[in-house]
Parts: sequence; structure tokens; C-alpha cells
Amino acid sequence: MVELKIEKLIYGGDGLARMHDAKLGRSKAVFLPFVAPGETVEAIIREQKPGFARAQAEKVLQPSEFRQTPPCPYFFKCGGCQYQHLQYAEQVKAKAQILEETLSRTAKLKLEQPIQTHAAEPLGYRNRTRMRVSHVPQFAIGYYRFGSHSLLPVEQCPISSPLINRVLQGLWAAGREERIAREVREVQFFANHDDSRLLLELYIDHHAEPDALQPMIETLRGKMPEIAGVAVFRGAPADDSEDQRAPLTRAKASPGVFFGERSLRYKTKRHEYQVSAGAFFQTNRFLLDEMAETVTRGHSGKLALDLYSGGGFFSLPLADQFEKVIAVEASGHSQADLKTNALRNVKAVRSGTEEFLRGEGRQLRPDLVVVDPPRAGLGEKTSHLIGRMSVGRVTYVSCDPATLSRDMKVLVESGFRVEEVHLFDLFPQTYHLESVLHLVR
Ligand SMILES: C[S@@+](CC[C@H](N)C(=O)[O-])C[C@H]1O[C@@H](n2cnc3c(N)ncnc32)[C@H](O)[C@@H]1O
Repeated sequence: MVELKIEKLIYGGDGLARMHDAKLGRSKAVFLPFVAPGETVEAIIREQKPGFARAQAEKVLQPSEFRQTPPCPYFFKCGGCQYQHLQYAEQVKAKAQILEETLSRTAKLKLEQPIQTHAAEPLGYRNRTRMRVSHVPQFAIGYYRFGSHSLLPVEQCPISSPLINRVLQGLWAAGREERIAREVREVQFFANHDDSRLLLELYIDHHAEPDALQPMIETLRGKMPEIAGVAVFRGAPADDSEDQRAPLTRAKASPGVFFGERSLRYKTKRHEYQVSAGAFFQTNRFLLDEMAETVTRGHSGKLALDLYSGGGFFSLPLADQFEKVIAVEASGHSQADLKTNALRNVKAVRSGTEEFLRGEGRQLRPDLVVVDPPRAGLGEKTSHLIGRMSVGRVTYVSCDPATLSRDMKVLVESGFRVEEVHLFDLFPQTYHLESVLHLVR
């Protein structure tokens, strides 16, 4: 056992402490989950590496005044959330600090303005979640266990919407009666804006036949009429082992077999979107309007580019303010929604961003470029291509501060300055953080 003082939280959910390493002759970092800044804990060292160690707190000797009883009964065991032991305001504060430090360390950015934070309901916010299914020794549905790829059965998820929780209970009831087909390995729930309608995506073994699931799906829809449609995608792991991670890209590439509706209508204050099964859509039902507003407010002109546009979540508000919007998206599912959602002055382009910027986009002189890449960020090539564009304003929407900061280094070297930084807490109770940076030059 060692006694550790927690300095701060770091990206990924762990706390950071330091301990003396006799071999190194100096102190080294120790990472441990479920702690709070300022606390003193007694911990077991679980893993020693040359430069750091991983530990687990066994006893909190001096608790933080911001500790709370976790609202979810599965917290500490479930891999989904990392921060439920911390009062909500402290979670947001910790995320702002992590964002500021990452930008400063990697991109050498010293912010001129404080980070503006946007937070809403800390529970019941998720309109989309994905769970694993096991049929051995009996039916179970849930998330991965903390730090593992084995299944933790979960009968409720307090961060998910009420409708998702009701349908989850319906699946448990059907599963207990052995009425969930054994081919089903993963389930994604997606609920609409007022939590009244829901799409289910079922991921099945790649050798299974989607049509064979029809009787089960009809029974589920009969019992739960809020299920507007069910899409079945092939591609989850083929064997029966519980701890195998599904190859999501393969599942996403499957065209899908549909029962009932293929998409939901999702309304925001200003627009309405078609969101199809398999397509990306933002996950926090309470912060969508504020986020669209923050990304697009105050900008206008002849041309805006919306890169990584998904189904056009930002393209539509941009189209109200710009004469023309070009929305670039690589995925077929999202592209189909984008084409349906697009207003008259939105041109939908199906392409990877880099290919677009090297080809059709090369000669363009937009007034604004909005980028909202997946976790991998823009990458070096795309960051350089944007840096070389003739554009005065870029808005970077990011879900990963590490890749954001790496890309920001390139953008700052290309002459951009950070005008505003916003932190959107789209994922309360977890370490995930979304940010919006307005850049000018
Ligand atoms: C974080 S989502 C953002 C979507 C959209 N801006 C929104 O708010 O709904 C990222 C999107 O980028 C798309 N994507 C991933 N890699 C891409 C690439 N290389 N080029 C273009 N789009 C890509 C994904 O399919 C996904 O729709």
C-alpha cells in the first residue's frame, strides 16, 4: 500500500498522483480511477511501467468536499462512466482545466479568454447508446465492465433518456423469456428530440440471416410501439465469446435490413433533420440548440464549408446565413440524410475531407470553414491543407482534446489565432469532452 495525494484529473478519467521510484531516483506519475483532486488515498499499485504506474485506491483517507454518492447503482463496475463520484459542477471544472492544459502543452496555446462552458442536465441526457448482448449462460444486455471487455449486465442507465430505459426494460423482459435471437450481439438505441420515438440498430453475427429476425422484431414492436423501426446490420463477432470487441467498422459497412421506419425526424429549435439508422447524430438531447448556435452564430457571407458534415447538423443553420454551403461527408448513411435534409443552397458532396480539399475544394475561397472530425481529428495532411486555404475563419468542433491540440499546432503555425474556446459538456458523468474553437487570421 502507498499513500498518494491526488493532484488533478487527467484526460481518460484517472487522477494523477506522484510517488518516489527508488530505481529512477526520482518521482514518477501514478494514474488511478475514481479519485478527486486534493484527496489523499491509500492505494495498491497494480502495474509498474518504466515511466509511470497504475494504481487503485483502496481507502480514501482524506476525501474531497466534492465527492458524492454516485447516482447509478452500476458505477465503479461499469466501463461507461468515470465521474459519478464527483459533484457535477466539479466535473465540468475538471474538463475545462484538462482542455486548457492540453491546448497549452501540445499546441503551446495561451488562451486570451477564459473557456466558456456549456452544461445542462447531468442525467437522462443521452439520446443514443450502444450495448452489448450475451446469451451465455443466459440472456444479458449491458456495457463493458470497467477496465475489461467482459459484459456487465445493466438493467438501467441513468445517463440515458427515459425512453431508452423503457425499451431496455422491454428487451430484458423479452430476453428472460428467451425471445431475443441468439444472433444479436449488440444493440444501439437512438431516440428522437422529444423522446417519443426510437430506432433500434441490431448488430448480428456476420453469418446470420437478418430476415430470420422478423418474428422477434414484430413481437418487440407490438409490445413497444415507440420503436419506430429496427435496422439489422451484419458484422458483430462471429463466435460466442463474451469478451470479444465487435468490429464496428465492418458492422457500419453492412448496408442493413430494415423493419418499419429506416429513420427518425429530429427537431431542433430552427431545423428538422432526418437521421437514418447507421448515421451519426449528436448524442446530448439537451445541448443541441446551444451547440448549433455557438458554432454558427454571427457568421455570414457567400460561402461556408461544412467538413465532416454528417447529416447536415451545422449545414442547415449555416445555410440560413450564407449564400451557399458545401457539406462534405464520407459515410453513405449520413450522406443520404444530408441530401434529404439539405436546403436549396446546400451542396452535398460525398467525399473524404482530404480528397475534397486536394480536388474540388482546392480553388475555393470560403468565408468560413467548419470542421467536426471524428476522434482521430483532422490529421497532419488535412490540417496543412486547411492552413494553406484562403480562408479567414475556421471553427473547429472536437470530441478529443489530444487530437485537437495536435491539429491546432499546425493551424496556429499557418497564422490562425484562437478567438474563443467553448467547452460543451455533451457527456456528463464521463471523461469525454466536446469543444468548439473559433479561429481567425
Ligand atoms: C463527429 S461526426 C460530425 C457530424 C456532424 N458535423 C454533426 O454534428 O452531426 C464526424 C462525421 O465525419 C464523417 N467522417 C469520418 N471521416 C471522414 C472523412 N475522412 N472525411 C469526411 N467525413 C468523414 C463521419 O461519417 C461523421 O458523420
